[in-house]
Amino acid sequence: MLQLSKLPRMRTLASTEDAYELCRQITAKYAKTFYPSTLLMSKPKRRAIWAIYAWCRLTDELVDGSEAGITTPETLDRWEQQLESVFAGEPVDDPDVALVDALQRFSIDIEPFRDMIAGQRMDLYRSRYKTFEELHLYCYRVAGTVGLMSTSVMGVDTKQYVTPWNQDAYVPTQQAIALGIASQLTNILRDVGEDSRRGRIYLPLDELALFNYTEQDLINGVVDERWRELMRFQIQRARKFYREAEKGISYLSPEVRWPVWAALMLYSQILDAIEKNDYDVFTKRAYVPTPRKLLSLPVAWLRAQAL
Ligand SMILES: CC(C)=CCC/C(C)=C/CC/C(C)=C/CC/C(C)=C/[C@@H]1[C@@H](COP(=O)(O)OP(=O)(O)O)[C@]1(C)CC/C=C(\C)CC/C=C(\C)CCC=C(C)C
Ligand SMILES: Nc1ncnc2c1ncn2[C@@H]1O[C@H](COP(=O)(O)OP(=O)(O)OP(=O)(O)O)[C@@H](O)[C@H]1O
Ligand SMILES: [Mn+2]
Repeated sequence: MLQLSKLPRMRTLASTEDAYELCRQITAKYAKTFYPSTLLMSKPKRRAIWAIYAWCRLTDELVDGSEAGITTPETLDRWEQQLESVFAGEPVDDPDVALVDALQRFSIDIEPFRDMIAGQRMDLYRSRYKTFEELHLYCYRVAGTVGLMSTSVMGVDTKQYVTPWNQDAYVPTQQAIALGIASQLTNILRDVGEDSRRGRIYLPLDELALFNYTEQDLINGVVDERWRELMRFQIQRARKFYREAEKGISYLSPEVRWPVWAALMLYSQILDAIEKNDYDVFTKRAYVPTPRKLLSLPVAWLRAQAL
């Protein structure tokens, strides 16, 4: 019996160097906040983060990008098989070559990658979330997982033990997940208008009801006191997750604390921008102006030293 998978490849894959360069380019193009942060890391770590970013970006593009219309559950099944192959040391596409190399250098678990695909699957079949519990699961899957993947590359401070009698380093897993969730909630609040035009509402419906604000109001882009109160509530919750994340940074290896503080500060300031826009996320896109971003870097550095 002829096994297709045993046939020699029709195409040669990129070299490891070229594959990392491709992942760097993907990160530089899409991640206006994360890319500068990664430049503050050592070479092996930043290259591994680029490989992970490129994989996450490609996964997200399957359901969110320009070709999302042709994505079916089977597309994601194949993507998951490709993931298994990468973790078995067999790259399929050029960016996989970098990920395979990164997996050999760092101890990275496959589970968060599978969970992220499960999160993208949710986007295929659902466009509403009834409760925050449901939204929380979605946020863990598409973004909390990024925290887990990144932490295994960035590493922890080996001098901080779990307890004085247990010499294993403390791993700030919950705090890493919290940063992913905080960022995803921020992303959702910034993109409410854009998402509703695509037929998607991520804000929990029971919370809309709590503030007497209807789905139809949201679709019509109504900004009134009901909406502002609802947004204040959502922003407050996102900030709680940032605060939880902040507590974990000092457990990371010292050289990555600055980049992580930078990423946290830059992303969380989108919430401040939403407030400055008086909660109009329908006709305005909240963003952090470049001078503010630049000013955040030395502040992040100070926090990385002091906290
Ligand atoms: C150094 C650093 C910050 C590394 C993380 C870089 C990385 C691998 C990011 C992957 C992002 C990605 C493409 C995920 C796919 C799903 C998705 C789109 C999630 C949203 C990201 C925003 O991406 P983007 O802005 O490009 O999307 P839009 O164009 O706006 O649609 C998310 C909001 C998730 C982002 C996740 C994080 C910020 C988690 C980072 C967590 C850590 C680095 C752990 C830190 C550890 C502790 C203890 C706090
Ligand atoms: N300094 C700026 N001046 C003008 N527009 C900006 C600026 N920063 C961001 N924007 C607008 O906001 C959009 C998203 O910006 P950015 O990529 O920084 O956010 P993000 O996608 O959430 O971050 P990241 O990709 O790092 O996760 C940009 O495409 C642009 O339209
Ligand atoms: Mn982006």
